Amino acid sequence: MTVLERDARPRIATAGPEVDHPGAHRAAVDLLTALGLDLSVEHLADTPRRMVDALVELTSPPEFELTTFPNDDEYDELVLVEDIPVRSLCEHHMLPFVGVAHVGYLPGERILGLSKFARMVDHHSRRPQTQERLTKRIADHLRRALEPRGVGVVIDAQHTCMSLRGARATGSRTLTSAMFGQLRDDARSRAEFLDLTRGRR
Ligand SMILES: Nc1nc2c(ncn2[C@@H]2O[C@H](COP(=O)(O)OP(=O)(O)OP(=O)(O)O)[C@@H](O)[C@H]2O)c(=O)[nH]1
Ligand SMILES: [Zn+2]
Repeated sequence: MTVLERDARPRIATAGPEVDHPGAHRAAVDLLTALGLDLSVEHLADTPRRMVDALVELTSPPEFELTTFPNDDEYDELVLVEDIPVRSLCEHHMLPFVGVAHVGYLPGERILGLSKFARMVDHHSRRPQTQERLTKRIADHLRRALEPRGVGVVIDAQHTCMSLRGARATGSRTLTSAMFGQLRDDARSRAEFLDLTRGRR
């Protein structure tokens, strides 16, 4: 699937899943049956389809247009969008991890439509992955699309693979960050970004 971008900026292609629906449905029937579920019970009869639909929904990045505008006012301070919902899937267990992303940048020649931060997070969230990779992907996308002076992304999430099962570390959160440009290299900008995002935790 492709993220559309205006201004003849490079189009960023991201692989959407090629889903074999009949194959996925057969596999879901086999898995649930092997786990001992009786799919002839009315409540469960349609469960394989629901299971496949849910997984496809969680792994289908929605397309969006990444609208940018000229930075006419030469705004040169931090723009930070906080508490953007993150709903993704851990690729090790195929269980959800959920939380929030804080995404900021120091504008250069272009600024980004504010809703596009949330669309970008949703787009990149919808695939099985690690939290580290998701964090980097969002930061990389912003860097390539906007060519800003700096980018910072913090994700604060809970992994159900370590809270509901396994270590059963209920309430434990994982924080990841990715920074580029002045938000990585300039101590004052970096401290401001981290102070502001820390205020949300
Ligand atoms: N670095 C990283 N690890 C993750 C992420 N999501 C899940 N994991 C980890 O992936 C690891 C997989 O380890 P395994 O030992 O193969 O899996 P497991 O036997 O189910 O391990 P437990 O979860 O400890 O029961 C676990 O430690 C998970 O916590 C993520 O986003 N980033
Ligand atoms: Zn996991």
